[in-house]
Amino acid sequence: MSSTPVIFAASGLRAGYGGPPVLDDLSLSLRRGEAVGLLGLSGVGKSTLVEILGGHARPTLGQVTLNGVKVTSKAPHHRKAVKARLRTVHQNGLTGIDPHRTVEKTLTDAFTQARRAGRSTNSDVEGALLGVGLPIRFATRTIQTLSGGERQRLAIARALATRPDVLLLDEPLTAVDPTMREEIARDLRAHAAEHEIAMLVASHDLALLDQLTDSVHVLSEGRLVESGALRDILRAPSHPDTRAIVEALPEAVAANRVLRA
Ligand SMILES: Nc1ncnc2c1ncn2[C@@H]1O[C@H](COP(=O)(O)OP(=O)(O)OP(=O)(O)O)[C@@H](O)[C@H]1O
Repeated sequence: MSSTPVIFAASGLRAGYGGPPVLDDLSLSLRRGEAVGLLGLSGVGKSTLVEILGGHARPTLGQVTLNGVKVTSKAPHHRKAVKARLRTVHQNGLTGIDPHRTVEKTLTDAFTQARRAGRSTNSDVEGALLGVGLPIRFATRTIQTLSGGERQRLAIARALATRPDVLLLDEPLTAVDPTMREEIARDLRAHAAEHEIAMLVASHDLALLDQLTDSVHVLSEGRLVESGALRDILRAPSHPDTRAIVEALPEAVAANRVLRA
């Protein structure tokens, strides 16, 4: 992986909401096809970081680049490319989408967006749905009729439909039941590996992080304070926040029954 090129980089990020900064001089990078988790106590700034990395919010300082292009660039050709190549699955699923839009239209719009940005896509609505465990009969349903878990799955399908280089996921499967979650995570991981999609997954769900990612960062006090393989970090946490996360684990996880061998 270390010989694979870095395609996504954030450097010197500072951000907040008027009070003390939530992110402070934070830097990170992703190599092509790399899957990284983001762990941290509640309120530490994971969603804030994901929103900034995805270009949905601006940092006070620092910058984020995808293939060397600023994700907040206003140049039309950059915007088009970034929109297709960098996708975010937000914590609340399909925010900002017209609730009367059908599932099929949601996906075909994403395919169109991909083509406009010069990405090759097979425009396969059924395949996109099946990839997240939704049957084809869902194509004619409107967004407002979907359950929370179905919306989350559609949000992932929509993000993948543009053939992104980088996928940012913020608690992507919280509303999906654990059995389905495992299956979707497995398919997502396989899809990302096949298409060399780099992923950053922010989640409190350690089993999900274990399944989806190669390594994790721990965010605390505005910075990444610990990084490495999830199992190593849980076995020997060095930062007080990581120790707090480990101490709060249910016994089954601590006994390594949730993180499977
Ligand atoms: N719009 C906002 N205005 C003011 N403060 C905010 C706003 N959004 C987030 N915050 C604060 O910024 C901090 C970081 O929030 P953020 O949602 O990024 O944390 P998080 O790590 O994703 O939390 P969780 O794990 O609970 O989802 C928190 O203290 C939160 O209260």
